[in-house]
Amino acid sequence: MSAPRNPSEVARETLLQLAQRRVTPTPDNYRKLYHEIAGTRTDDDVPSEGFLRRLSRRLPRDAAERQRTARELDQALNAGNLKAADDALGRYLDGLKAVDPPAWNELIASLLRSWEGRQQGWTIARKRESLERVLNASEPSALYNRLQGLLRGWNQAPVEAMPAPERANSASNPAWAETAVSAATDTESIKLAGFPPANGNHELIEGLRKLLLSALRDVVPSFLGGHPELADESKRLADEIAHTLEPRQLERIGSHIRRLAHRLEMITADDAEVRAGLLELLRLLLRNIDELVLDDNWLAGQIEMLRELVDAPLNPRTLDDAGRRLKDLIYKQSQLKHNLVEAQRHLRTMLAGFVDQLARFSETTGTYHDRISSCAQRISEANDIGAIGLVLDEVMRETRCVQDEAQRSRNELIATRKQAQASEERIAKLQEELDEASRMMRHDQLTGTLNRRGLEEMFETESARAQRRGTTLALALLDIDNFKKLNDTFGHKVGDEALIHLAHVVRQHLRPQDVLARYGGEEFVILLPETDKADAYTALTRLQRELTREFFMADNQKIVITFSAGVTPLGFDEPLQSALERADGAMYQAKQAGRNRVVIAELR
Ligand SMILES: Nc1nc2c(ncn2[C@@H]2O[C@H](COP(=O)(O)OP(=O)(O)OP(=O)(O)O)[C@@H](O)[C@H]2O)c(=O)[nH]1
Repeated sequence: MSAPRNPSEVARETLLQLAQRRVTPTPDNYRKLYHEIAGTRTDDDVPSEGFLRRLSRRLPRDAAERQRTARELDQALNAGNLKAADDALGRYLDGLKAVDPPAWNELIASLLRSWEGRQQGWTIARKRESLERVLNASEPSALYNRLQGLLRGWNQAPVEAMPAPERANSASNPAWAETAVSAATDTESIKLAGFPPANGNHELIEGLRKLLLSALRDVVPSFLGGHPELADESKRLADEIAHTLEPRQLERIGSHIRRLAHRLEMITADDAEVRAGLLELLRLLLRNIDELVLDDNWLAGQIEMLRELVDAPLNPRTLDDAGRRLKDLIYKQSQLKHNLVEAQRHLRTMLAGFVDQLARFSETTGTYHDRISSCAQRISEANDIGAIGLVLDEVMRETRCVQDEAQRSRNELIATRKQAQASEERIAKLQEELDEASRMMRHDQLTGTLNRRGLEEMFETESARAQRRGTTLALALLDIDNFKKLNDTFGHKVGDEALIHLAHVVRQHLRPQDVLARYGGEEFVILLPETDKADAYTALTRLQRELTREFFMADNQKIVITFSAGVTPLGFDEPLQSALERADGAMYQAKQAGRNRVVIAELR
């Protein structure tokens, strides 16, 4: 009998063979036999889609590599390619394997070699200073990498010129420069300025010349924003090479380029050092502030966030974020300081008033005391009851006076205490309002996503970044379907919870760099950096699927929230409002087409 071809034939044959071979018909035996008959391998088996999806949702995406492989897994799942998804999962898991322990022996040997070597700009004292800094400042876990960085810094500096006899044996010139010089002597007969070469390498040399030209004219100056004189020098060299390049000029140009390269290396090393120094200063500052504001949760939280940011590898996006957070922090501190000074001034004034009152009171009681003593004297000397009566009247008057004064002081004391309490409450309330205000500045209170203002800020940043880098940026506008009905059926509070649920699910399934904002009511906007319209469409449909999976509970009922969305790519320098209008039009089409769908709005 010929081998079964289609799956149902294979299945039938498998059942037959199970019976004929008298094998117990367990699922495992069935699968093995099925593969044997079909000629496939059992390791072609891949986990089920549901399993892979559940796993994918739980995979941490806390590092770039993990994010990338997890995204590949999602993409393969979305494309229905389970084998590719399984492979992506394999790659993700491979990435978790423990890395080799650092090779300390090699590192120490290289450090010793470089310590004894002679690099321009690196005296022994400077080496010692930088080594001490690394040793003092580094966490044990980061020490290996930082020492490697230090070593790179030393070795990137050109080797220091040695006395003539030594130079003969050394490889002090960069290899490319040596080659250039020897090429000049070897090709003395080649006329680069327009004459055909004798050995036919003309095209190659011409190509290299153009590359060198563009490196000196365009690439090098673009890195030298802060050093215009060096950028000019690089362009001058490019001009020289552009006009004529004769073999006998090569040596001079070669040494010119070597000098420029050396200065560039110095600048790069200095920049790296300045960057590391600044980061270290920032860490120190954060540690200090942290200790000073132990009692202030809000500040401590911000500082913790900042510290995490500066400890992770820096990139423009994380720096932006750090900058914004620091601005919030400074704003809050300045506000608090101002209010605190105000409150202290107020308390001081009250205290001064109270002290005055006390002084007046003690003056009154002092006078009272004198008068009563004099009355007692007069009573003891009095001969008749009439005279005593007069003195007693005076005693009564004086006592009433003191009583009145005491009452007044007591009232003032009570009023002062009340005022002090009111000030204290005002300070506490102000602090609360400040916390809230700084949170509210950019966030929506209900869902915790960005609000319109936050969106506008992020849009400015992302759109500028996309233009600078020439990358794509997509925008999506999504609107919950039949939200009014949900509100009417379950009440406004449940409607609010549904908004929170949606924001939570969407946030969980977006990439960290994507921006989610509540645009108003039941409308949300998503900015997707480095994403074209097709990928934005895929991302939005994936969110729709996740929402149907992670349903929302209202009154013990499972409610599936759906949304309609419009996605659109951003045009060059396009304002937010115009992209929003386009996305809104597409979202309206999605509603018209029956809801729970995504429509792409092309760039006009
Ligand atoms: N619970 C709650 N409801 C809100 C909020 N903001 C807006 N809404 C309600 O959202 C509903 C939006 O209704 P519509 O604009 O008619 O839209 P819809 O019912 O979702 O219908 P389609 O958009 O056509 O699917 C209104 O009833 C608003 O009162 C909010 O913050 N909380």
